[in-house]
Amino acid sequence: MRKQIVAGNWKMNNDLAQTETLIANLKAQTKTTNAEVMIAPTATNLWHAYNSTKGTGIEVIAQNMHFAENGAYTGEVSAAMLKSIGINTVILGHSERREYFNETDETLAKKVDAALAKGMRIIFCFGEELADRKAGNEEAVVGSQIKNALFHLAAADFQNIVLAYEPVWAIGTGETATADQAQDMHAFIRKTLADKYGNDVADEVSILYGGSVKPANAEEIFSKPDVDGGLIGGAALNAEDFFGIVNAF
Ligand SMILES: O=C[C@H](O)COP(=O)(O)O
Repeated sequence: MRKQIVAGNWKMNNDLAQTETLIANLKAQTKTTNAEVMIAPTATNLWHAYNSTKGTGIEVIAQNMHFAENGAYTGEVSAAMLKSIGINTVILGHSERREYFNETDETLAKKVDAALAKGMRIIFCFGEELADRKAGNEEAVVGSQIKNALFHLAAADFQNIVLAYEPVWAIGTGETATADQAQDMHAFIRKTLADKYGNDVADEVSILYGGSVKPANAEEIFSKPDVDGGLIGGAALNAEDFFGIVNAF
């Protein structure tokens, strides 16, 4: 049975005081589904968030990491450093990292390897831009993003990989992919995995949808057979909205 996951990516939002407030508000919410709940605060607040969510069932995860173990990489954080403060899951390949920080399939493959080598779980993000979809190239783009960054892995590595399909045109725009568009792409992603690794692997990998998910549209999106949860941006900054999505399964 695939895991259902709702992960909140706070992006570069919330200082320490705001992090404390949002976590207090999250703790006041009630979960009525089996979905795993994760939050990804900024690096400066990971330690605080980790400590203040202990025992709540909310997993604190990182938004990014470097592929090197340590060394002369000013401003970066390694998998070992994340592990040392109790963080076991990292988001990699978010489109904002690809666009603003020049992350490529090649550097992402190295990050994937570094995270797996430390036993971390990865939420690996990818998705096409609007021009790709208009040209009918969305499957080709998504397929190559997956193959280039992940297809050097062994089948067993996918036990620690969650995929997140985030069409770039739907991120923070208010424009959501329709539930059918999400399902079609998720089915394509699962087939891509099955063609390479077989159905047993493909059927076990959770595939999240991200892009303007809100309480009002989550239920329809999550009702699709190949959608196993969501990676939530804006709506994750409000505890009620976030749990409205968590409880939409
Ligand atoms: O990581 C989250 C995604 O970028 C979605 O962001 P959004 O929910 O604000 O569209």
